Amino acid sequence: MIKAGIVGGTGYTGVELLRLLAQHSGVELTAITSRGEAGTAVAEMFSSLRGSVNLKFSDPKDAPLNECDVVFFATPNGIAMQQAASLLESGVRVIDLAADFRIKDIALWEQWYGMSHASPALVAEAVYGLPEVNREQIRTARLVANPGCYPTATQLGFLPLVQSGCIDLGHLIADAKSGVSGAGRKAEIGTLFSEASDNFKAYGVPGHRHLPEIRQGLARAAGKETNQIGLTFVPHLTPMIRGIHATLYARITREEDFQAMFEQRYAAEPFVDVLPPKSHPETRSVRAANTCRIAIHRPQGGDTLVVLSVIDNLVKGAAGQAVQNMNIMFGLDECSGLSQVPVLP
Ligand SMILES: NC(=O)C1=CN([C@@H]2O[C@H](COP(=O)(O)OP(=O)(O)OC[C@H]3O[C@@H](n4cnc5c(N)ncnc54)[C@H](OP(=O)(O)O)[C@@H]3O)[C@@H](O)[C@H]2O)C=CC1
Ligand SMILES: CC(=O)N[C@@H](CCC(=O)OP(=O)(O)O)C(=O)O
Repeated sequence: MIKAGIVGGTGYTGVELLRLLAQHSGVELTAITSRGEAGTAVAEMFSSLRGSVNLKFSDPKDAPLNECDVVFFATPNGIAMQQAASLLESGVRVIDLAADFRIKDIALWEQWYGMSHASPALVAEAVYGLPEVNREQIRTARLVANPGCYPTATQLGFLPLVQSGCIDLGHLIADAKSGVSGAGRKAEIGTLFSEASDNFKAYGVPGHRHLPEIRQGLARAAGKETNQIGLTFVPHLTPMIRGIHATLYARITREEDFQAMFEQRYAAEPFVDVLPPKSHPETRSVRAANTCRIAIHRPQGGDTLVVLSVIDNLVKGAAGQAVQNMNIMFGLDECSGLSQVPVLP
C-alpha cells in the first residue's frame, strides 16, 4: 500500500483528493493537514466521507508527512516551495497541485506570482505532470508539478495541432470558462452565491497567471521558444460549480485530416476522449471524472479550426490528474482509483 499524505485537506482540491484516494485500493491515507481544523475528524467536517475516511486532520507541523511515500500539496501558491525539499530529503515523493514548480523560468514565475521563489533548484528538477506529454519522466520523478486547470484543458486541446506543425503558432486563442470551485473554498466576495450565480463575466483579460504556463507547454510541444507562441487567453467565471469549457481557435497553415489526427494522437490515452465529428462536449459529461473530452470543428470549411475541450477542474484539472501522476510514479495501473463515471444531470 502506498502511504499518502495531503497538505491542505480542507480545500476543494484537498477534499477531492480524499474522495478519490478513499476509493483507491492501493493507497492508505496516512496524514491530512489543516491549520484550523487540527483534531477534527475528516468525516465530521465532510459527511460525504463518513465511512470512507477515518482520519482526523493534523496540524501541518505535527502531521506524520515524513512517514508517507507521497505527499500532495493542495495548498495556495508559495507553500510547497518551502516544504518540499525536506520531504524529498526524507525520501518522500511530492506532487504539488499549486503552481510552485510549474514554470521553469524563475524570473517569469516571480513576475506572475508576485513573490520570490524559495527553491529554484527544485523547479529545475520538477517534472510537469501532464501525462499525455511527460509520462516517461513522471515515472521516475521525485517531484511533480501538477498542471493548472485551464492549462490542462487548453494544452490537451491544442497539443495535436501544435505537435504536427499545421497551425499558425503566433495567433492562438483560448476562450475558457470555469466553474466557481476553480477559485477554491476560501471566502471571497467574488465567489459569494449572490455575486457569482445568475451572472457571467470575463476576468484576467490583461493577463492571467496561467498564460505563461500554457505558452511554456505549447512551446515545448512545438519544439519552439516560448516567445514564438502567440496566445490570447481569456478566462471567464460561469455560474456552475465544477467544470471548464475551453473554446480554442487556431488558423490552419497546412491541410490535414484533423479529426483523424486527434483520434490518432489520443488513441492510447485513457483519459482523453475525442468525440465524433460535429459534437459539442458538455461540462456535465466529465463531472467528477478524470476525463477530457474534445471535439474538433471547422466552421463553414474556413481556415479556422475550433477545438472544444471540457474537463472537471477539480478532477482532470487538479486532484484526478494528481492521482493519475501518483499511479504513474509508483508503477500502478494508471487508471487505478479513477474509473468514476460522470454524474448527470
Ligand atoms: N480549485 C481548482 O479547481 C484548482 C486549484 N488548483 C490549485 O490547487 C491549490 C489548492 O486549491 P483549492 O483546493 O482550490 O484551494 P482552497 O482555498 O480550497 O484550499 C486551500 C487549502 O490549503 C490549506 N492552507 C492554506 N494555507 C496554508 C498554509 N500556509 N500551510 C498549510 N496549508 C495551508 C487550507 O487549509 P487550512 O486553512 O485548513 O490549513 C486549505 O485546505 C491552489 O494552489 C490552487 O491554485 C489547481 C487546479 C485547479
Ligand atoms: C475560477 C477561478 O478563479 N479559477 C482560478 C484558477 C484555478 C487554478 O487552476 O489555479 P492554479 O493555477 O493556481 O492552480 C483562477 O483563475 O485563479
